[in-house]
Amino acid sequence: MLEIRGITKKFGDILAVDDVSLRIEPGQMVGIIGRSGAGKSTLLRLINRLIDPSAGKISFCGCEITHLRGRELRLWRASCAMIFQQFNLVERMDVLTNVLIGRVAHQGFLSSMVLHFSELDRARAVRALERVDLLPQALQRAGTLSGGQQQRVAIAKALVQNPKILLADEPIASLDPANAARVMETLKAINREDGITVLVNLHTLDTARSYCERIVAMREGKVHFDGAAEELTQARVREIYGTDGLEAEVDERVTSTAIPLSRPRQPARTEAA
Ligand SMILES: Nc1ncnc2c1ncn2[C@@H]1O[C@H](COP(=O)(O)OP(=O)(O)OP(=O)(O)O)[C@@H](O)[C@H]1O
Repeated sequence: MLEIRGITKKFGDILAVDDVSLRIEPGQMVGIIGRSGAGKSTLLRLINRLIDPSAGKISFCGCEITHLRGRELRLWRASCAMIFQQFNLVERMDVLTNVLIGRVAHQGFLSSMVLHFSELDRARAVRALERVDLLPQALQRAGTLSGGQQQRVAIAKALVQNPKILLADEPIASLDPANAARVMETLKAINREDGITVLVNLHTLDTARSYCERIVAMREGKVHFDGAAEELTQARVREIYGTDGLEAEVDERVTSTAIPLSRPRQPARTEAA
């Protein structure tokens, strides 16, 4: 189980995540929603330890991860693989090599420097590409694929890390509806079939409702709602997204298909404070 206790992150004066506590059971698919700037992305980056908390603790299966360093930290990051809106692939490299890069955390320093991978790693990468229906594209340059295909390559790259948790930071924000649905179905299949816990930041509420059994809504850095999708009434939605002139819009958006409630993201940021 992933347990987050009183986690807080400040960037200078900005309180991005404010005393958040959550328990995520193994195998859950959790949609994280909220307005732009609510702290969704910061929360995922804290879990993955791309950034360090200002206060609070995170543990996984009883192991405290907030103080991990060196190889242990690399292995933790591999076991909670992260995918981003902008795919984070090396576009000039072929698809198979991009997927193999997911194995780097498990390798020795020298092998990873020269991108030397074992037969076993290659077999893993091939299986992961089969899983996301992209084996025929294995030798194609990643940059020549569609956005949806690139995101599925990123999912395959995450899978070869052998993750226990998959963190997806607005994975469909830059995709058209058909590609977005394919990516969400792929995440759902991995969650159901492999039992991998999935935490996904989404900027459309109905996507969260369709694919996630549990929804965590953030507002101003805090958890404002945590429950089953069916419990998320329109009144709660209005609270989550605020009522500053958005009521009519929100009512309409709750029943619509793909209208963003927070802005599409820029590429992953690095720590600034
Ligand atoms: N590296 C950083 N340096 C300074 N401030 C940051 C940094 N990362 C996030 N913030 C701030 O922290 C707050 C929460 O940002 P975060 O990206 O987590 O929100 P979000 O809910 O993911 O928003 P969006 O849906 O727009 O991506 C915002 O006010 C943001 O400007």
